[in-house]
Amino acid sequence: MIMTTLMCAVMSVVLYSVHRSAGREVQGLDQWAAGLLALAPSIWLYKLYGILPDPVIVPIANGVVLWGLGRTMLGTQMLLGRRPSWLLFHAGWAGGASLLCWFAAISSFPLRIAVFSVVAFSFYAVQIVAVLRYGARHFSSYFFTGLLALQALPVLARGVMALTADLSTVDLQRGSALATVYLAVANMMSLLLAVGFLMMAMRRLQTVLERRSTHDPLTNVLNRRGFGACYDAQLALLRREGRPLALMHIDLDHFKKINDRYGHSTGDQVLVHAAGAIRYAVRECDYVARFGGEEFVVLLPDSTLKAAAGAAERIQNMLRELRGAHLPAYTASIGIACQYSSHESLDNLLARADVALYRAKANGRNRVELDDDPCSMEWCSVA
Ligand SMILES: Nc1nc2c(ncn2[C@@H]2O[C@H](COP(=O)(O)OP(=O)(O)OP(=O)(O)O)[C@@H](O)[C@H]2O)c(=O)[nH]1
Repeated sequence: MIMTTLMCAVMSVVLYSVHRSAGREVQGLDQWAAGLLALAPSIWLYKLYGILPDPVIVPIANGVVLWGLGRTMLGTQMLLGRRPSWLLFHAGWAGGASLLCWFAAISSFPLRIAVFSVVAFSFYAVQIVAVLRYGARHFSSYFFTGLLALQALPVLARGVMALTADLSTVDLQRGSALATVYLAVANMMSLLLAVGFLMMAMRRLQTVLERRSTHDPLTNVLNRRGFGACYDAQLALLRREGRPLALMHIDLDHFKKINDRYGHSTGDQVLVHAAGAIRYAVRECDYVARFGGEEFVVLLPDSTLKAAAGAAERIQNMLRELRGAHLPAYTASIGIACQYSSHESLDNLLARADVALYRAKANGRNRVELDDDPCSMEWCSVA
C-alpha cells in the first residue's frame, strides 16, 4: 500500500512537471496529475472501514477513487484533442458516491460493488474507445490501450460476479483468487498506466514539434524547410520516372497597402485566407508552402506549364470567390516554371519562377506569367 501511494504521488509530480514544461501543446497531463494525486491517499481510506459507519466511509472512499479515475479519463480525452466528458465525470463520481451511500445504508454489498464497477469500467472504456479511434497508430497507444483493458477486465468481472456469484469471491478483504488478482493488477497499474499515458504524451509532443519545424504556424501550410523535403522526394521521382515538376511562385499584390490600411491582424487573416484558397484550388498531391511575408510557393508533381497555368487561374478565381465580406479584396500575381531535368536545383527552379513572377508584376499584377526559359520546355532532356 505504501508503495502504491508513493508511486501515484511520484507519477503525479512527474506528470505535473511535464505539463508545466510542455505547455499548451500537450493537453491532459494536469488532469492525470490531479487524478493520481487523489488516488495516492485514497487506498488508506479503506482502512477506515469498520471504524466509521458504512454510509459515511463507503461513499467517501469510493467517491475519491472514482473522482481520481474520472480525472484520468478527462486527461486522456484532452490529450487526444477530444472534448472532455465532464457530464460523465460528475455523474460518475458524484452519482456513484450517492448511490453507494444509499446501498451502504440498506446494507446491499452486491449493489455497492456493482455500482462502483460500472462507473470505474465506463471511465476505462471511454478511454479505450477514444485511444483506438483518435490515438496515433503507434506503440505508445497500443501499450496504453492494452493496460487499460487489463485494468478494466477484472473491474468488470468483479461487478458481474457481485450480482451473480458468492459474495466471498468479490469481497477484497477475504483473499479470494479474484480479490488477489484484482488488488495485484490495481497496484501495478497505478504506475504502469501513468507511464503509458506519459509515453503517449511524449509521442504527441514529438509530433507537434516535428510539425512545427516543417509548417508555417500562421497559415498551417508547409514552410521552406518542409517544402524542401517534399521537393527532394519529388525530384527522386522525376529522376526515376521522368515526370516533370511545375512550380508556382505566388505573391499577393500591394499587400503592404492592406496592412497599412486595415491593420496587421487583417493582413494576417488575408494570408490565412490566401493559403486556404490556394490549398482548395490545387490537387491534394500538390505541395503548398509559405516562403515568408506574402509569398507562397506551390509544387505540382507530374505537371506541365500548361497544366500549372490552369491551376494558377483556378487559384486567382478562388481568391476572389472564397473571400468573405470581412476581408478586403486582394489579388495575386503568379509566375510559373517547369522542371524536366533532374540535374537542376530547387534554387534554380525558384529563380526561373521568380523571373516569371516579376514579369507578372511588371505587366500590371493580378496575372499569370510562364517561364520562357528552355528548361521549362518539354524537349529539355531528363538526365
Ligand atoms: N500581416 C502580415 N504582414 C506581413 C507578414 N510578413 C510580411 N508582411 C508584410 O508584407 C508586406 C510586403 O510588402 P512588399 O514586399 O512591399 O510587397 P507588396 O506591398 O505586396 O507589393 P507588390 O509585391 O509589389 O505587389 C510588408 O509590409 C510586410 O510587413 C505577416 O506575417 N503578416
